[in-house]
Amino acid sequence: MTMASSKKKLEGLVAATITPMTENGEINFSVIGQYVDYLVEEQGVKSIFVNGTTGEGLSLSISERRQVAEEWVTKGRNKLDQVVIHVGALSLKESQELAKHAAEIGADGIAVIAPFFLKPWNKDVLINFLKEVAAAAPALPFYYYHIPALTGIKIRAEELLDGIQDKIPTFQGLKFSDTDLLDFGQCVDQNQQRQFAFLFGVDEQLLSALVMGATGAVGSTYNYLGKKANQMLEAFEQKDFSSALNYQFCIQRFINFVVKLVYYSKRMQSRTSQRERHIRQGLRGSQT
Ligand SMILES: CC(=O)N[C@@H]([C@@H](O)[C@H](O)[C@H](O)CO)[C@@H](O)CC(=O)C(=O)O
Repeated sequence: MTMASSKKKLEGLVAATITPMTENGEINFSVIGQYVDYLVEEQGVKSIFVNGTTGEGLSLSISERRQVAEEWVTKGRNKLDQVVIHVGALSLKESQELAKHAAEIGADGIAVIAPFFLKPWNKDVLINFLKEVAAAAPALPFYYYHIPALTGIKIRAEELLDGIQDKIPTFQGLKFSDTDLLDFGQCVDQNQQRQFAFLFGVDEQLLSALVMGATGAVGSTYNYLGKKANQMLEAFEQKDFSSALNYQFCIQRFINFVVKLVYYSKRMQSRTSQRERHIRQGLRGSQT
């Protein structure tokens, strides 16, 4: 593990990688090398977030998660700036095992979501869980992955961050996948003195988060719209806000298209299954 690389601040675009699969549902390790090259050369994206929501980390077995993490770290060596591994799990032991493994393979950081089945009922319970995971990889920067719509844990990030470094010395930043810009803004505002990374995770609203002080972004669309998003970051940096807005609108148009596609295909699916139910009921009726 290179301590120097793990100490530098995670910034800019971070692609939440898709886990490539074969038609049989096995992990297709053979394309990960090309994937790294594509991100760097075609998208200008040099950091990745592995086994998160986009990577379906929580649907993989522990052994698969370890292998996927290892492959990305190996293939990303000397090409990527940072490889952060999501190691959240319902079982503390599994999460610690993955954290330890991430350190062993030379990852640059780990991130953890809140356990979402038997849920932490307050901030202290959640912090204690995160602390135990972080302690399993004491040399790795630790990021809290806030994604309340999927975990169902509504503890505000701003509240969680209050005093977090006293409990988790390796705490280095927040991956904020929520649309509550009051909460996000207050995370930034209340931690101005600290060198935390504030990584926004709602790609369609990144420009608003940049205004609030986001230092970077983690998301699925940076896999293929990284170039556009980088142009937006550049325009924002140059204070060319009208160009930045044009880039954000362009990204929004794409995401909006996909959102509608998913919505309509779900409606079609539910109609299809309704029809199937009727047919099956009819068949059953005719058999009696
Ligand atoms: C719910 C979800 O998947 N959100 C994505 C976004 O990148 C999202 O796909 C994008 O904003 C489009 O809606 C990321 O926040 C998730 C992410 O970074 C991850 O895969 O860990």
